[in-house]
Amino acid sequence: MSNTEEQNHTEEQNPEQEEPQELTFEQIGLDPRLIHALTKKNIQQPTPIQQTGIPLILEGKDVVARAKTGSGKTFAYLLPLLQKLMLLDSNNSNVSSAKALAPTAMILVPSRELCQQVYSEVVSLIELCRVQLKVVQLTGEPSFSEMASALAGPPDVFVSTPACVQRCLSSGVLQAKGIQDSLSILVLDEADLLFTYGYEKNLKDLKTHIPKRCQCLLMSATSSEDVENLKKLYLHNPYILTLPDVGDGKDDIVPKNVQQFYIQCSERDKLLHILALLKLDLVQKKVLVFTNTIDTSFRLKLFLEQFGIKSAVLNAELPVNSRLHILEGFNAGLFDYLIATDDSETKEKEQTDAEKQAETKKSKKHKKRKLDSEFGVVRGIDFKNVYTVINFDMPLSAAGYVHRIGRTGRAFNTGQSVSIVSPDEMEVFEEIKSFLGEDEEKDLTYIAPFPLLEKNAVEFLRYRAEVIGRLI
Ligand SMILES: Nc1ncnc2c1ncn2[C@@H]1O[C@H](COP(=O)(O)OP(=O)(O)OP(=O)(O)O)[C@@H](O)[C@H]1O
Repeated sequence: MSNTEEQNHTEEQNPEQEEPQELTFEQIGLDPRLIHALTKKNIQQPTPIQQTGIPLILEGKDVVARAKTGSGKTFAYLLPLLQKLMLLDSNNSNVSSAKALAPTAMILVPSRELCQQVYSEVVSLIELCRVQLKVVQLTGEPSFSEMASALAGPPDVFVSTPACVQRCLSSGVLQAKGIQDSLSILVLDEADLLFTYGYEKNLKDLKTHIPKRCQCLLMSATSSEDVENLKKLYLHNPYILTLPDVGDGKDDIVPKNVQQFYIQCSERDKLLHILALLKLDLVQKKVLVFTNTIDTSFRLKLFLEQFGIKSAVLNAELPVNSRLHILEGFNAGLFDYLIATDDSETKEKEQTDAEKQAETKKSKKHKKRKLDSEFGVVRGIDFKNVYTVINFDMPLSAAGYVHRIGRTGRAFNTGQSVSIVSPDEMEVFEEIKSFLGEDEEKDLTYIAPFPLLEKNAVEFLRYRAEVIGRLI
């Protein structure tokens, strides 16, 4: 995959320009075992990105898939990847003595949560297909023996982060020659985030070991300079799949099946409004609430508890096992309200020198919190059956908004979002509205959450919310 070669055969495919196709998984050439597994998961019909992407990947093409949040990009690469491995496995069963030294397929993601999510999907598909494929995930800073045991075998599918793969390489557990000999498919998932998470050097180094014949797939909801750079670095004359609603100038557009609402209020009334929304069941469960800081998330959790509303928090400060446990519990429906701190944008935002200095001063004053750089709750995480997303704090950009509300209305489901906007957040809100464009702005509806409540009741609630808000 030479990055110096001209991309003169690059093919742009925009299914919007073609006749709408309603293909089945059979028609796009999926193995009956995988179709059976999907049926068990109650998945009958491929999404547009799957209809176009799967056949190309099965043919062995390098593909860049750019499709909106929740459009099914994970299965778009996982299904053909597993099908190819299943074929390889049956063809190579008699040559396994010349066992390769590295995984056959590698899926690189930016965060631990995504790693766990992709790993679980692969394991579940393999189990349902009843095929003998070994899949392993590895993130963080594993010890030598953890790396050695993970890569022993070696696995057919290795799900990891770029930093962790580099650690395996520099420790000698994973050898460059092994990758040269064995790696057939490389997936860069959530590609727009890989550089943001600080993996640029890892990815540049890793590229030198990737064999020319390796098929590379790049998945992203957003287009950016980073995605372009990664494409040039890894892919060879790729097919570029751009799904409807991902316009040229605009990175993401909200899925049509998400109804968007907003409330305008003072900062101090935010607690009151979220209380009304949740306590009066004005929004359908499950509910995912976004805050911009960890402190706000804990304050909000304590506040809601005072009114009998149980919730959990999810943030970069929690140990990785707790985070995964919380995600699993929420996805399994053990609780209905999750308050997630979205710091993806602060990560993305370049810090000025002044900001860096201020932060150093601040961290000297306060005990420094240990945050996990491999944490990420907004991009790519598939929160199951979330109906409502609430922006308790507004995101810092329009793209952040789209990624947040993309946690609902996934695949063929519907959902809604409620943004609670204070006067200080009006500027970003206006930016979001103009980003959405005239058509979508019309879909953004103002709601007054108390139309049915008597004025006295609102005043009473406001009073209680304020008192409790001050106490916590
Ligand atoms: N063909 C399908 N039919 C129904 N549900 C599907 C289908 N394909 C995927 N899904 C489900 O849709 C949800 C979203 O899929 P996925 O996480 O792959 O989206 P995505 O495009 O990667 O989103 P993001 O950009 O937010 O990462 C998942 O719960 C997945 O199981």
